[in-house]
Amino acid sequence: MASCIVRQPLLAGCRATAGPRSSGRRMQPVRATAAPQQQRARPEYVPNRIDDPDYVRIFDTTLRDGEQSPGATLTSKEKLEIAKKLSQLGVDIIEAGFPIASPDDFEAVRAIAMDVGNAVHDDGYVPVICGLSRTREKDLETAWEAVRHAKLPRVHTFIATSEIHMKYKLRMSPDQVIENAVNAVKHLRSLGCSDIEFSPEDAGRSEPAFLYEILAEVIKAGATTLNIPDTTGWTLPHEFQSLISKIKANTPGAEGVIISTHCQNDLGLSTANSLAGAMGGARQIECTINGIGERAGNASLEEVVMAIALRGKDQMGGLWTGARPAIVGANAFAHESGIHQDGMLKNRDTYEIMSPETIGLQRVDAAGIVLGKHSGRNALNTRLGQLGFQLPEDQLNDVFRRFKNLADRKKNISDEDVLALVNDEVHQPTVVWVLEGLQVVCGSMGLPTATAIDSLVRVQAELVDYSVNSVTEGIEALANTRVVIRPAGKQADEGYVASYKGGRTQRSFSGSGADEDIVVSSARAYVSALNKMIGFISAKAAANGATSAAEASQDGAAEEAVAA
Ligand SMILES: CC(=O)SCCNC(=O)CCNC(=O)[C@H](O)C(C)(C)COP(=O)(O)OP(=O)(O)OC[C@H]1O[C@@H](n2cnc3c(N)ncnc32)[C@H](O)[C@@H]1OP(=O)(O)O
Ligand SMILES: CC(C)C(=O)C(=O)O
Ligand SMILES: [Mg+2]
Repeated sequence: MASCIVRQPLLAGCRATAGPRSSGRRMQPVRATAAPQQQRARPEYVPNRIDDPDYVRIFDTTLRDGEQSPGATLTSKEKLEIAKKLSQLGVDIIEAGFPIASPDDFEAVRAIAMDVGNAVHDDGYVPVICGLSRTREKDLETAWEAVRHAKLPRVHTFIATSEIHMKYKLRMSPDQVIENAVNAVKHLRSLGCSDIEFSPEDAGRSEPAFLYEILAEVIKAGATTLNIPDTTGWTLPHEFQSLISKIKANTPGAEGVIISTHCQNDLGLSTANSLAGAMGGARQIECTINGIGERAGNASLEEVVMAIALRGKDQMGGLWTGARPAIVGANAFAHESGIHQDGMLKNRDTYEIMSPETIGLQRVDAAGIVLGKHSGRNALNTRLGQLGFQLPEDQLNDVFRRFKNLADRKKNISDEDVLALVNDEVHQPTVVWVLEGLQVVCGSMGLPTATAIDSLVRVQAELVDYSVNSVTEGIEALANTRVVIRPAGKQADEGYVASYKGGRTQRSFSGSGADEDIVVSSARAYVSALNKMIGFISAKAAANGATSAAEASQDGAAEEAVAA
């Protein structure tokens, strides 16, 4: 993706008036006819103030909202690389992730804060590094811990303010929502965070009077940026512009903070709405590279920046940019983020302003849930229920922890993965077989390793998934292999569960192994998965009074050994 970033290092925030077009460091002509550049220095960074009234901060959320687009999961290493490119581009703020979401996301934000957040450019510019957080204390503390080593750390906290979100998703009264928001901002202040962004989620569908009230309270508590999200992409440009100007006019204290926009693209209006917001007085725009983001995406950084740079003096009305695959795009009705999935499960109107059925589409899973790195317990538990499992809370928490670890490494979590996770939890491995050593002779003749193991342990398994990750770097890198298998041959009928997609899904079992040698790590992973499968089949056989698979497997091997 980094190669998609515009090659010219072209921006450093933008100015909303034309004339000396755009601002800041290393601005290049963007088209052949461009007027000669007159460089204007980037204003000094002060969280709640911009000394140049024309300057619009660019807040890039490719690594947070962008990553929420289904299948877009990035590893911490990839995030760090992209953050370096964003810093080269000169974006003012990098929202690096949602640190409570997973151990790897915490690590990504921390690494970006320590590296990119301390790499000061020759002209003194260094990007602000931001982490997202719910209003819960543990989230806030985790986010602060992740960003605090940056030169300019920021925490972005949010809570929903629309009636539908408060009633169905949060199950909180408006007063409780205000209390949560204020406490969150105060808590961040008490931790030492002085650059605090607050978002009233779903502001586009919230009562304006309630917005003025909650925003005034968070300003008093110490918020420095107020971001106004059009979370479901509902508003039209003139409505969004009017909302921003009314917030500026009616919120006590608004003159002392920065107002920001965050526009989703469900109706293809995210860029137009962001520009309208800037015309209404917003001085920060949240956007992503190529407009990637939750469902149909966000405002595209390239479009926003170039529109402001080229058309800043004009009225900008009628700039309707619909490049994102809104409505018909594959992700338009898919939800990968835990908080969205939780909302969808409680009430579908929380995150969808139209249903796929409206345009003649049908989806298998009523709530459009795609499991991945950003999913939460409620979504996982629902999928487990669809697959026929009801786990007690402690087991669910354990499966969830291992699910997050797996999702940090794997983009799409399939039903087989979920089944393997739950089977690993419910059917603790019996140590039937241990891999003591392995000798591999390469060539086109002879038995491959897995087949050799199968014939030794006398059970048949079918490989469902196989993945290898390099855990460390260099020629002595440790390979971490993960396999998922399911019973085959005589045992193929074992362990079917009803599937919510209709038909049946067979149970699967996972195993992992690490070694410097990829073949050895694969064999270890395979044996570990086999042990779980044999353990499960044995438990079933014991319940039916038959010879356990473990005994059968070991008897088989004994015969094999004698024969040998
Ligand atoms: C509009 C946006 O883009 S918001 C950002 C969305 N992004 C994500 O959700 C990606 C990362 N999310 C995750 O990894 C997980 O959802 C986590 C770790 C944050 C939370 O996981 P879990 O604790 O298992 O909760 P789950 O996701 O199932 O449900 C969300 C819970 O948070 C609550 N919640 C949602 N928003 C907020 C908020 N701003 N402040 C406090 N609580 C909130 C919901 O009401 C729900 O509570 P409940 O479980 O008591 O009903
Ligand atoms: C967290 C908030 C800003 C968000 O992404 C949204 O409301 O779309
Ligand atoms: Mg968003």
